[in-house]
Amino acid sequence: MAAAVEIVDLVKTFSSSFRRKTFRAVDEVSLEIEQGQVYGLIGPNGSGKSTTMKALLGLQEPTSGVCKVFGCDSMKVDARQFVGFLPENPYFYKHQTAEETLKFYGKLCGMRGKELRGRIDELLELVSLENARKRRLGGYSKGMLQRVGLAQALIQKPQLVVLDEPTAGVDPVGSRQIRDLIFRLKQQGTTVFLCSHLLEQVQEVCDRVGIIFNGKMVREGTIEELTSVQNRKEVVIEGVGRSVLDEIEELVESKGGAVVASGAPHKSLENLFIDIAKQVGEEAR
Ligand SMILES: Nc1ncnc2c1ncn2[C@@H]1O[C@H](COP(=O)(O)OP(=O)(O)OP(=O)(O)O)[C@@H](O)[C@H]1O
Repeated sequence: MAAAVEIVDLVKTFSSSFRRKTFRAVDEVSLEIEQGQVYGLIGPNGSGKSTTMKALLGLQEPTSGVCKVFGCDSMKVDARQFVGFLPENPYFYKHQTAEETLKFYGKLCGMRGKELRGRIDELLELVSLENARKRRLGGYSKGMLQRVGLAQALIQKPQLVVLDEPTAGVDPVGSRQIRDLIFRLKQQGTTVFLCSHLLEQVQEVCDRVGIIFNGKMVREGTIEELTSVQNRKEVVIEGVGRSVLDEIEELVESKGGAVVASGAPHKSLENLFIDIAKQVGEEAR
């Protein structure tokens, strides 16, 4: 079974107007996303997240390297039939309603009649906009607009959804709704590739994470691999005080308690990110 996403040694250079130099926005990035996984790409502003996504979507031609979607080269039109995309700043016709917007995108994807009407109802329910379906988008909040954007990205039931900052500018409640939507997509078996600055949410929702700085992938792995602190153990105990650390089992049992879990303690993804930012900053000096 082909991976949903395969990016191998992706390089994307842009020419800078300063002395006609070129610079690498993406510098030999490789990553793989298995079908059904939720993958988060995190990194500071300008680190190359959107450029990586655009190359994967065939919107920007790689300078070198290869991007594949379900085994199909991203630069081939065929690759796009499997993919839905929510750009960082989606543009909408503000005079249209949510229903009209989805109809417009559905028709662009070749959908018509009953099939399209059914899909629009399904999506408006999924993004909780049934009650606002007849309202013009000009009157929508940022969170509602992002949800219309998500519905638009899902119109032709893509197997892979690429979300560039799906919660940008959305308040905590709205971003929770978007997080829940991503969970629902995962339950349905859809592969999700997202980038976000909301690290707590990335930690909650993603199976794997890539951390990108200055166009380079500096760390990559499952949340468990990235956040577990090596060479340390923690013990979760019940019914006894925290000071009981040595000979824990006998001691806890002798006090009528029980060891209920043990393993590597974790630092938050946010702390990991900040540690790497400091490290990369020091190396750059
Ligand atoms: N079309 C372009 N022409 C020239 N430079 C570009 C172009 N697109 C992106 N860049 C530059 O490439 C670098 C990476 O940009 P990119 O948008 O991929 O970053 P990002 O990680 O998505 O940032 P953000 O978190 O702010 O969205 C930046 O320095 C940006 O200015």
